[in-house]
Amino acid sequence: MARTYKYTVDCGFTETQRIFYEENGYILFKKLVPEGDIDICHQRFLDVCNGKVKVFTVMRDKTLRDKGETRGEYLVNKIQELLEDDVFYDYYAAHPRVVEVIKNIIGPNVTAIHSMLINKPPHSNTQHSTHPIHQDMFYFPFKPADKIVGSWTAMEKINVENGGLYVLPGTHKGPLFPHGNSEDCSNEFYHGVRGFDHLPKLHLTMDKGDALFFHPHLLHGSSPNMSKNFRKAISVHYADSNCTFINTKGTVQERMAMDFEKLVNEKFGVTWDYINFFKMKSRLISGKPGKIQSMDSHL
Ligand SMILES: O=C(O)CCC(=O)C(=O)O
Ligand SMILES: [Fe+2]
Repeated sequence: MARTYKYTVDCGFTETQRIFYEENGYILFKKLVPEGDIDICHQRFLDVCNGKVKVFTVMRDKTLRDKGETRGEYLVNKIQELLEDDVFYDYYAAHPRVVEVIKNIIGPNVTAIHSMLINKPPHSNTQHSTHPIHQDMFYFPFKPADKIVGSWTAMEKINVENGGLYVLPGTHKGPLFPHGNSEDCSNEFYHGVRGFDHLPKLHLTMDKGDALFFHPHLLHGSSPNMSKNFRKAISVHYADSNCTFINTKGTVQERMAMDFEKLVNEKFGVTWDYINFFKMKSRLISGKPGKIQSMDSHL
């Protein structure tokens, strides 16, 4: 009987690669992004840390700040909304080698919907640099999940000691679970699931330029940085441009969407709809624009 594929399209993957992603919910490519391109992104990150370049979201590790740390790269633990920045766009989000893999998973019409660079400075507080087990889909108000994929690329050597990523293979086949704040993690913006600690974690060891691609239902997280070095990774999530927005009301995502809107209101004094926030920050990468671009596509 012919095999049916649910999570990939018939494009450039070999059958072995396709089956691997279908069964495990992730695929890792060694040395996908050339080191020189990673170096350009690293320099851009330093420029953001030093205030030379602006991106919309810059988060600092408050536990390091409380210890008196003031140096940018030693303090900034995450920057987001990188897609408006031409350097991050050209050298990572729209990188032909990254986009080629994305198209093999979700097809030719690709919109980048979320972007971040996560830095774990040395001497980070264990609880603050842990990312609890979660599913990225929790944050995304679109469907279908099978037409969304995350990319996560190591900007330096990454392993379990310095805060590397782990995955729970095959869990992408499950539903989206409720998430909440986690005891393992003191970062209020990171949500996690409970009840999966008994499942085996696969800790990934990655070199600079190695890229992981994963389904948004795949359970994953990252360990604390216990090393004396930095741990940096750049990540962009992509959706088929014909994904549609969902109404989060009554779903496990409702609370998170409401918390976001409350936070933005408190911090910036503006009223923002969670879905409009995604529309504002997404950017077409390849192929035709679709429903995700249209202002009246939701609800
Ligand atoms: O970089 C990390 O520590 C976690 C990143 C993550 O969960 C993601 O990119 O979805
Ligand atoms: Fe994640």
